[in-house]
Amino acid sequence: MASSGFSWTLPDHPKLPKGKPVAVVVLDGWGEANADQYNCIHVAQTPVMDSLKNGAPEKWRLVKAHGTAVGLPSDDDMGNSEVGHNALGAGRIFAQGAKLVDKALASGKIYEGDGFNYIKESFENGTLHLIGLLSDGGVHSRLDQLQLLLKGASERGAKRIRVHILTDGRDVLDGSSVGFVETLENDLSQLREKGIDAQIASGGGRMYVTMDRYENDWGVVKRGWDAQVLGEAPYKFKSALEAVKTLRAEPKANDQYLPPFVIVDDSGKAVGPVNDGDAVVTINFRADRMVMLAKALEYADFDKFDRVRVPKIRYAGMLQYDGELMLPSHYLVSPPEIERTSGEYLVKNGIRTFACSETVKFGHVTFFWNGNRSGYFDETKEEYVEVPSDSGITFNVAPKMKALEIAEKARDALLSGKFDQVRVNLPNGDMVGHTGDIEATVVACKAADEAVKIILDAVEQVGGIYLVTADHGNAEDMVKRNKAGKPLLDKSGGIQILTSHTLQPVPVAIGGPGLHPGVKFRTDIETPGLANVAATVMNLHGFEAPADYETTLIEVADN
Ligand SMILES: O=C(O)[C@H](O)COP(=O)(O)O
Ligand SMILES: [Mn+2]
Ligand SMILES: [Mn+2]
Repeated sequence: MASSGFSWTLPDHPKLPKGKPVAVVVLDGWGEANADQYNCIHVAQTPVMDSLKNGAPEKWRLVKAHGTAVGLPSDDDMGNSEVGHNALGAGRIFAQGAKLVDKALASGKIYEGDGFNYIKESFENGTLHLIGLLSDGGVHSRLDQLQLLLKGASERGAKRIRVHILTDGRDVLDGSSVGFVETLENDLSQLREKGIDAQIASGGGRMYVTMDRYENDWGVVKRGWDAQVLGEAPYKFKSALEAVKTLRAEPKANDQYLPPFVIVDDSGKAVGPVNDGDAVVTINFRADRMVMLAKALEYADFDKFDRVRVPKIRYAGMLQYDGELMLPSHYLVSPPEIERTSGEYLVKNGIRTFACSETVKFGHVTFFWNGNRSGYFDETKEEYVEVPSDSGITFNVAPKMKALEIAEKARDALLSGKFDQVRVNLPNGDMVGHTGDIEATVVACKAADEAVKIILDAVEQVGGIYLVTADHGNAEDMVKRNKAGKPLLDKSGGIQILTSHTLQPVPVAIGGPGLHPGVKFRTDIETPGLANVAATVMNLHGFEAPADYETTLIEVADN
């Protein structure tokens, strides 16, 4: 912040001491919901989380983790890791990518910016390729935004358009890919009626093609590159609808894991490889699962896989995905400017920080927590540790994931005396919840609870403080419900499994021997959300939060 008189120095909290180690535990995908058989947290044995809830009513509460409370367009939007960790770390609510893209499309400003003008240069002689997640999940992308962009780009001179789809089934129901492809095909045929050569060119399931994250498995991105850029894939079809329907019929195939395919013409030639002179837009607004492809598309020096052919293209992201790396350098909509995060303040006020998760959530407690910024603020005071995730598996086959290892790293960091804040993300409830496997999700929740125990025991040993929370719901509700809350059945009478996040609130629990005995949750904040946690954590470290942060959740009684 450039305004005069600005200082990074945080005022001392009038009542709370400094010097107590604080453990901040984020249970990914751990919401609060009615107790029934589809609530895996309820079904699982979770004695530690239960004791936090039932043991100290003034030190356990719920906060909002979805919708406008985390900067999403409406309260119908479920929470997600990006917006959840942004809010937890930044202590304020920023209009998020989904909302910023909506606004830029509605006002038409998206077409006036540098990013669009840059790709537009290719419209005369080249093809416009749009690559991204095809669903209305609103977590990484949204179908209606793609539809508007298709319309807007074609009205502004794009003559040849190729869409490279990634089917979802993770932020939306499995099987919904068919309907989304039909909708898109319909839009593209309307464009064709107007003389625009517009087609779907390739596709694949998001978890198997393109949308890996935090460099867990570059093979995923390579499969996408081969189909999208080179026009090569193991499956070839005349239409995307046929592709999705046929590939879904394979045993065990689902939307998340469809194999890569390309669409071919009558002579068997791929209809949409990327060539010199083309423009490419990655239509996802969320960063984590687009950064790897962005690197492959943008970097001249790239050694993560053999790209075989590197076309000279104009590439823009829907947003800039990494502000520190300035990646990509061209983008259609400016990302939220999340500055002065709690992590940066605390490090600048001497708080030595340790952050840890396994690969699939590592960037959540670092990159997202720090306002979509990679790297350290001060490497002399911070240590970020990544426990390697399993790769190439769906997490229902190993639902304990690396919870134990993460907890042990956190324990060791606390016991070492080298850190003032030890922050972790425990991925189990979320990553296994997304598989839709209820039994495995129960095992996952138990494992996460056991990990919390290890960390809280260490907090006990060092006389510290803990704050346990979550970024959004997932494992607490595994079934699609009607408005009355009753499970919805499919045509064959089975329940419709919910693989996505939920709209549920999440718990915040505080405690530990280092917690001042007078600390309790305030009852005067009307609808607190995840953004209230940052000020709370700053207080637990003995500081007042900056004035523009969402207010703290705690007060300190004098006795
Ligand atoms: O990317 C994913 O895995 C899902 O779309 C969202 O899950 P997350 O927000 O918990 O990462
Ligand atoms: Mn999450
Ligand atoms: Mn998730």
